[in-house]
This record gives sequence, C-alpha cells and structure tokens, in this order.
Amino acid sequence: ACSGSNADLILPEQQPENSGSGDEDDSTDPADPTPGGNGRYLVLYCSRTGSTERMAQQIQKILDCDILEVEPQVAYDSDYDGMLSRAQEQLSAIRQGNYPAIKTSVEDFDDYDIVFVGYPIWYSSIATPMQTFLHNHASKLSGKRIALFATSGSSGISTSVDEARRLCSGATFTETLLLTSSTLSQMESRVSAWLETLGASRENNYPSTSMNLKITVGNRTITATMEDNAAAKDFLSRLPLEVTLNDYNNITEKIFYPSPALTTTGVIRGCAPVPGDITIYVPWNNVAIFCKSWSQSNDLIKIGHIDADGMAALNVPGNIAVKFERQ
Ligand SMILES: Cc1cc2nc3c(=O)[nH]c(=O)nc-3n(C[C@H](O)[C@H](O)[C@H](O)COP(=O)(O)O)c2cc1C
Repeated sequence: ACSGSNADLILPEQQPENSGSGDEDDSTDPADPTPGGNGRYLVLYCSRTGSTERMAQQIQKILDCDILEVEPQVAYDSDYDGMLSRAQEQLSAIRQGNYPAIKTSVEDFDDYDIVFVGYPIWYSSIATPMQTFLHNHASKLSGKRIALFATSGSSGISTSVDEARRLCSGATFTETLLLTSSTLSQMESRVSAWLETLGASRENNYPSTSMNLKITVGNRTITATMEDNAAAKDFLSRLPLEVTLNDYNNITEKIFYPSPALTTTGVIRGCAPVPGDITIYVPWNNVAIFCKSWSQSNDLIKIGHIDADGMAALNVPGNIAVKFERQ
C-alpha cells in the first residue's frame, strides 16, 4: 500500500459523502454591522478558530466596508472532539428543520449590493451558525448578490454552495473563493484576485443611492439617470457591465439580455417609451433602450433615461459595444 503522505489530514474531510477536490475555486454560474459607512458591500462570517475570520478581515480591509460576525448562541466548543460531535448533532437537526440558535441578526440589506458570506466547511457543509443565519434571513437576502467564501482542511466548496442556493433561493450567487489549509498562506493574493474578478473595489464601495450611469460607446461617453425602483437598483448592482446592444424592430430599440434576468418583482409596470428610455421588456427579460417613441405597454418597466443628447451615440444601425458604469 502507498505510504500515506496525507495521513495527517484532519478527520472530517474523510467523510464518505465528501469527495471535495480541495482548493480550486468552484465557479457557480452564476443590521447592525460595525461602523464603516453604508457601503455597497457587507462581509458576514462565522469562524471558530480564526481562519475564516482572517479571510473576512482581508476582504473588509481591501473594500473598506462593513463587517459582521455571525455568532452561535452557545459559544463554540474549544475541545475539538466535542465540537465535532456537536456539529454532527446540529447538522442532523438542521436536516430535520431545526436550526441552532444564533446571536446575530440584520435588520435589512438595503444598503448592500453584494453580501459576502464566509464560513468554515464542516463535514462538507456550511458551518451551522451561518446556515441558521441564511435560513433566518432568506427573504431579506432575496434579490441580493451573495459572494460565498470558505476555509477548509481540504474539502471542496461545492456541497456548501448547493446548500446556500437552497437556503437563499431568491439570491444570485457569484463566483466563490475557497482556501484550504494548503492555500491559506496565499490569502492576500487569492482574495485580491477574487475581488477583482467580482468587480468589487474600494472605489465602488459607496452608497447605492447614486442613480447616475456613465455609458461608454466607442470613444464617446454619455450619461443616464436611473429610476428609483428595484429593477433599476438590480441593474446598478451589476455594474460595471460590458455588453453588445443589438437592433430590434428596425432600430426602434437597442437591446441586450442581462444574465441572470433583472429582478422585476414588485416593480410597477407600464411605460409609453420615448427616445432615451431604458426599459425592461418583462416577457423576454431583455433591456431595451428606445431610439424611437412607441406605444404604451404594460409589459415594459422603465428603469432609466439617457440624458440630454446621448441617444445620438446609440441611435445608429448595427451592433454596438457599450460599457455601463456608475458615475
Ligand atoms: C466540526 C468541524 C467539521 C469540519 N469538517 C471539515 C470537513 O468536512 N472538511 C475539511 O476539509 N475540513 C473540515 N474541518 C476543518 C475546518 O473546515 C477548517 O479547519 C477551517 O479552516 C476552520 O475555519 P475557522 O478557523 O474559521 O473556524 C472541520 C472542522 C470542524 C470544527
């Protein structure tokens, strides 16, 4: 038999149901926090021995955003074996729908566009306090982008991603980041690279009240003002965004399909579009920027309007590559 070079791996990752391959990032196709302003980002984490906490602090340091620890009602066991059996009991209770109590709750997530959610992997699952938090806040997290990050001995993250998706079915999930015991030392570079991939930066960490868009079309920059509704806010939360606008209906509209579709839940419908209106055509989930006026439709939601003479840059035939950014 091979001599076990992995013999010192900790126990839990040997669980039969876990074939986690370790430290690769699993891409998914996608209050009352401590002071620091009402930024676009919130970092939530739970951590028993500090690894996930260090990762959370690293994210917070780069983004200069709010951070909040999710704490169990009853403190973690300092005894490792004791913690293993308690975790197993709690995980099986959760399977029966009984979530262990936690101390932490958040009033709402209105100020945040991306909520970072970090946890240690326990038996391939999300550590139990975070499972409770996600369960308790599922409806409040609906429509938010959630960026999962985790630490583990060596297990993969995919089982826990599936759990999070089940717990918060109304949220959208970004690419994730996992650090295992063998990659923890690369925390700084891995976290920075990940945040870059997500388009999360300190510069973007400002209140989501700015409704102004900058749109780059070739070498022209035009601007737009967004509506104050959930669909427009969802659009703003996706920025920066580079897309190709296609002609529709003989250049009546310039359209593209956001993926995933923008939220339209609870947003008042109905619009008689005029040139410059940025809308969502609800049956198809496409964004349509109107170049010409069109008749009133209850399937349209207005999410913004191109300012001043900006439409001159868009009202041209053919496909146009554009970049939307916050102003
Ligand atoms: C109850 C429990 C279960 C664990 N299960 C696993 C596991 O299934 N796979 C794994 O690789 N590591 C497992 N670990 C190790 C932790 O995931 C790892 O040490 C993690 O980095 C701890 O994060 P923390 O310092 O933020 O608490 C487990 C640890 C505990 C306490």
